[in-house]
Amino acid sequence: MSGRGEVIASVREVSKTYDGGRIQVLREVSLEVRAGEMVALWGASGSGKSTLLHLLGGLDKPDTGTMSVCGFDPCVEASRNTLRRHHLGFVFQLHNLIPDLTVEENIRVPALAAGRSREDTAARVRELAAQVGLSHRIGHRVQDLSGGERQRTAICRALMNAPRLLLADEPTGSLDEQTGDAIFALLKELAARENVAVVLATHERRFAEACNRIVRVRDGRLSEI
Ligand SMILES: Nc1ncnc2c1ncn2[C@@H]1O[C@H](COP(=O)(O)OP(=O)(O)OP(=O)(O)O)[C@@H](O)[C@H]1O
Repeated sequence: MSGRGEVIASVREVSKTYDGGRIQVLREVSLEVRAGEMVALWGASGSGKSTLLHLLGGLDKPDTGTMSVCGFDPCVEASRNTLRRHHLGFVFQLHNLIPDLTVEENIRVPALAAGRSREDTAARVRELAAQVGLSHRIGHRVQDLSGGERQRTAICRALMNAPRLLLADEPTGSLDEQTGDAIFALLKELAARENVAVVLATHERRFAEACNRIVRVRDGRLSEI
């Protein structure tokens, strides 16, 4: 179990361009994220927030610089697979759930990918669903749920394998203000309860201010505010 204060993710002098170098998104940025903290990446549309999350999650590679996430290098394929299966959770704006599977089945997907059985995971699935107020919907198909219920399901799925780092990309972006506030509060509460570090991309100041740290993303640079 990781104690508070341990470095969970470190990014050193990372640069990222697209389109053969024509679009420079990140310029030698560095960042450390510690256990249990919730860090907001706050910046305008197109500033590079998603790009940084994708690099941390091994969904894309930097041009230069180094990274360590939960002791693994996300740029190395074998490490990346271990990281994704066991140590990372993702919540995206458009939740990427499987619509014709039930809430329960969607929450269980990462556990099955990590080689665990249905029996082994049943209690955890129920516990997570209860924590987000979805016990009564657990057998319903995701396609029949509201946007807020879908995002609650996505949060449970992201936490299923008890990750050490949760990457959240505008997790409230597709929701109305009231539902967005409720989902953000839930994410914060669960992350604290499970001692998961969170890196959350947002362009909304009020969500950034509710995190432990705000890292501004602008002109390819990061600055702590
Ligand atoms: N695969 C890609 N190919 C080319 N350009 C890209 C690619 N991905 C992102 N970009 C560009 O990189 C820049 C940063 O994009 P990114 O998605 O990281 O920004 P963001 O801060 O997350 O924006 P938003 O808040 O709108 O999601 C943008 O100009 C975007 O168009």
